[in-house]
Amino acid sequence: MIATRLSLRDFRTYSSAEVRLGPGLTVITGRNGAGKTNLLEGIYFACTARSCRTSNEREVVRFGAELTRTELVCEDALGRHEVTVGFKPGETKRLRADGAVVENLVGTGARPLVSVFLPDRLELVLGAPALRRAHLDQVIAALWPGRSGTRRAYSAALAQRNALLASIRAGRASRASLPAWDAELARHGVALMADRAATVDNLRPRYAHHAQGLGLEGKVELRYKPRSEATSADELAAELAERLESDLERGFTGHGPHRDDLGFRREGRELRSYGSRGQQRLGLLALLLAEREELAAAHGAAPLLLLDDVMSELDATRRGRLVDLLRRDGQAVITTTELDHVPGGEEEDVTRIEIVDGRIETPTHA
Ligand SMILES: Nc1ncnc2c1ncn2[C@@H]1O[C@H](COP(=O)(O)OP(=O)(O)OP(=O)(O)O)[C@@H](O)[C@H]1O
Repeated sequence: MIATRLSLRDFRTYSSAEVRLGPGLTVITGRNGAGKTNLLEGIYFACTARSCRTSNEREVVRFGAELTRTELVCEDALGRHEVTVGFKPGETKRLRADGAVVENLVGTGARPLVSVFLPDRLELVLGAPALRRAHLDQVIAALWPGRSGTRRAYSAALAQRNALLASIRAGRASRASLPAWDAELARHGVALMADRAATVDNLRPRYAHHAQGLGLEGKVELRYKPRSEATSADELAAELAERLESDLERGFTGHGPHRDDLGFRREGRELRSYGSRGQQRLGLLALLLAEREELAAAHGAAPLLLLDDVMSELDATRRGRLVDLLRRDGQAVITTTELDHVPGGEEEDVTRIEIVDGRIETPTHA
């Protein structure tokens, strides 16, 4: 599935804009503040009806406008598809896929999956484990939509157990009902751990391959770091029971997959603590590329990759390697202040979009 044409109406800086995307690599250039990220966000919003930049979605509506509208035309072996999103803050979004009103755009088959890299996504490597867990669980949901319920079921059981711990502490409940909740939590917990382990196992060789291809030197490893070593629900329930006194002291459950982490290692050390900024960026890119490949294998089509300002902090060799990779397969859109930062960006197979004075000046066909 390829996204071919995007129309934006009152989206961020754009009162009205139309761009054509290439089937391979599209490069968006413009000076700082020109509206490059706005355009990338527009593509994401048109595909998902969500912003990749903010949870306060009213920000995407152009200053002074009441509502925004995006339209995305895509093509696959079955022909032409069209998805539209209408958004007026405070009201339910109006979504259409191939003319039919839909509640969400996931699973409509009318738009590509999207994977996005914004500079603040480096937090995935640098930030708290919760970010990495949430990301891993999103990958699981994208790979196996049927399994996304496991995480929700685990979170619900955890909230119940924590509420019960608080009641026991306050003397309002007895310990008698805890084993039943521990069993429930452990059942969903081992299922969640199994999904996470299987996903990281699948990603690991792809990650190492891409990290090496991008020039992240040395032995690199993507590691699932489960908090528990249990291999069955009974074992996890036993671990929970062992820690009951400290849980009661703290007032919450301190053990289980809600404390898991994902490690990005290079030469046996965490990139988060010992990697340079460029190496951390390469690690994250390798992960996104590995996920894209895994999703392509699972769904038969690679997600559309959106990369914002990814070239800064990469040296010329690594920029070249990244661009080679992006030109080889799948559809990708990248932003940069200078076309010179994209080696090969002048080539015929690369589509170029230039933003000058807030206007999209040179939408070119691939
Ligand atoms: N809802 C909105 N309506 C109008 N303008 C907006 C809106 N939201 C943001 N902007 C403007 O968009 C501009 C920033 O655009 P954008 O982030 O796309 O720049 P950029 O080209 O990616 O820049 P850089 O290279 O510095 O990252 C700012 O001038 C900001 O004021």
